Amino acid sequence: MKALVTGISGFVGSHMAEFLLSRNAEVVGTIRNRSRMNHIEHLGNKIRLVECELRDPFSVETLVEKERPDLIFHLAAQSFVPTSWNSPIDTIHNNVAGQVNLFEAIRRIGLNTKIQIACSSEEYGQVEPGETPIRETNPLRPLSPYAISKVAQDYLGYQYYKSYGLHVVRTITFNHTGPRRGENFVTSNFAKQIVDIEKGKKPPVIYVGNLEAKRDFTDVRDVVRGYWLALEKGTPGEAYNIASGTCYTIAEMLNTLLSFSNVKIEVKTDPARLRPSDVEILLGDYGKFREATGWKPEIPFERTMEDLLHYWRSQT
Ligand SMILES: C[C@H]1O[C@H](OP(=O)(O)OP(=O)(O)OC[C@H]2O[C@@H](n3cnc4c(=O)[nH]c(N)nc43)[C@H](O)[C@@H]2O)[C@@H](O)[C@@H](O)C1=O
Repeated sequence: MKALVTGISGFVGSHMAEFLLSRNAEVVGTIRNRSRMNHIEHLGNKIRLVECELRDPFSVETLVEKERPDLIFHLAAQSFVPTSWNSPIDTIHNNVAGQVNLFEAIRRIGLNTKIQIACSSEEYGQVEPGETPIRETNPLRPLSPYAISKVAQDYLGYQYYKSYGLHVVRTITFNHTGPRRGENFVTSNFAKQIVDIEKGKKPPVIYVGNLEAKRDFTDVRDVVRGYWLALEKGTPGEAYNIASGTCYTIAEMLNTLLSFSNVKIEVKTDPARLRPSDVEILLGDYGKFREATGWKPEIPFERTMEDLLHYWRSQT
């Protein structure tokens, strides 16, 4: 079984590679010439890396023709919401064109590859009272260029299944975190600030944005198991929420991190961290995915937060 992971050097990609190796799959991953390798260095020659620019159709077609994978986990994306306000076209182009190139290559070459696409709970955007926990049937009211790019990826998955019969499974993943989470994202950003304070690298002040937002966090190690199950047992063309079914305010998440540390801190709002519009609440119903695949989250939130702190403590 050959699995291709796009964005293998990223946060989720590196965990996906580890999971696939544990299932004895042959793992090939795409990287770009500017990709940082620190998340996958420990995997050495257990995985094979191919340089591929997903925005370039020729690069993608060459890759797919040569590798002919059985499975594709399409994880490469511009995934940081604030960046999408600074460079909306780049986010939309990167996320949408990359996926179209992948689909077109598979369609033209005529492969039966099963493809998981990484859609996002950001697509739901503005959620009205009474709509939580959110089901896949909820209206999409996206609130950022990033969310728009994910709506496009999601519906392209539907359309390529309907038009050409591509085996695309659309996973709509809610927030996820764990070791190696990029330091821009809130869980890692706060964990790293706490560790910097512990190490005496910065004064005991934590800078924050909107602490009122509510998010549903799943451990990345549970998420990648979900992606595998999505291709093993999911129905092509369908969309499935992957979530924990519980949500916390960002303030509660910060307090959980602090409960694993001895530092005494002051919290200061950094206006640069506030967004033009922020999704107020994301709380997912993963019943459809559980029904289809048997998946449920296994790693408790507290353990994820503790592991994340350990991760930052282990970094120099
Ligand atoms: C499902 C979805 O999940 C992620 O998107 P996100 O929810 O925007 O993730 P985040 O970690 O940047 O923010 C979470 C919340 O936390 C608030 N917040 C407060 N203070 C800070 C702060 O200081 N930094 C950041 N980054 N956020 C802050 C911020 O305003 C927001 O309400 C991505 O994986 C995305 O790819 C994806 O698909």
